[in-house]
Amino acid sequence: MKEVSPDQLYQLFNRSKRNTENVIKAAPIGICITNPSGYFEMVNPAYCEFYGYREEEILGQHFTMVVPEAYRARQSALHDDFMQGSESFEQRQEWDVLTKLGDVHTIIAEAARIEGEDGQSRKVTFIIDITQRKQLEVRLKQANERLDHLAHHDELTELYNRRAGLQRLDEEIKRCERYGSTFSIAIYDLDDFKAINDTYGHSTGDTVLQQTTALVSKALRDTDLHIRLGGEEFLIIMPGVNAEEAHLAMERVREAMAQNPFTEHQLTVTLSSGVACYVEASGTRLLDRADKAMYQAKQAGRNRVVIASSPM
Ligand SMILES: Nc1nc2c(ncn2[C@@H]2O[C@H](COP(=O)(O)OP(=O)(O)OP(=O)(O)O)[C@@H](O)[C@H]2O)c(=O)[nH]1
Repeated sequence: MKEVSPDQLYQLFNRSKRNTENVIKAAPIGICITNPSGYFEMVNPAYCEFYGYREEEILGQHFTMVVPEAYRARQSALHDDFMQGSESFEQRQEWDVLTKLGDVHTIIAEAARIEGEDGQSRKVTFIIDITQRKQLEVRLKQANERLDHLAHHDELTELYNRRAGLQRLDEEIKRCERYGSTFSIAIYDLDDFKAINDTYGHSTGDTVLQQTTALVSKALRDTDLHIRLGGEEFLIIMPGVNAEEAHLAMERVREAMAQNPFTEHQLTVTLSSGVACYVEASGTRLLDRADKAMYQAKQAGRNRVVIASSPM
């Protein structure tokens, strides 16, 4: 084997050290080294660029300069634990950090403990900026929540839509079958609504629908469910309420409607309603009975509430 002189060994060591330093400098991710007390000893250009500091502004400072105030104590304690603990690798963790401009970014940090030239421990931390990914995740979550909302709600009135409403009706029937309780439903439909659209335009018609649902919801109990079945037809589910009580409630709603001036045109808008009480019927049969009663209300001259006859 060829002999290596101390001089050559020294050169080899220096070359290897330079190579390592160059790799760290060129690394596309931020890297820093902190001493046992948490003060920066080395930061690479990617680290400086990410935080917006020059190297000389960071070196010698405590690492909490890039930690938002609220997390500083916790982060310092974690740093101390890591420097004194037995684990030589820190788990990947997500942190919110603070740049020189005061922007909060989210990073993934991973750290390892190494030995410094003085034999003391150092912490080397690698950071990856995931702010954009985080923001995308938040926007995706909001979009999903909106989609979920739209899947169950009507966009114009924000009430439950037909599909969600009929599901609630089935659930209410199951509850009554199980606990022997009761409930009523009311279907209501605006009278001569087509004339409003034809005379004042569709957008006035839309406003009437929005004002109607707000007014009716206000007149109902918190436990009642208000659903837009479609067009100008709505369903109300009233848990624990018998037919007479539901009739009274709908009379109150009918009167409130008839007395309310709608839109800037001060329109009088009335509704006709059919009420049916649950008596071991299917959701469809219950709806049919309420629908027939509403039809009778229309036939009898509109602006009235009719209770459905009991099923045979
Ligand atoms: N502006 C607006 N109009 C709607 C909407 N959905 C349905 N309509 C209108 O509601 C009207 C319903 O008309 P009809 O079914 O003839 O009922 P009506 O005029 O209320 O008459 P009766 O129910 O018999 O008293 C139609 O002109 C539909 O175009 C909506 O979301 N916005």
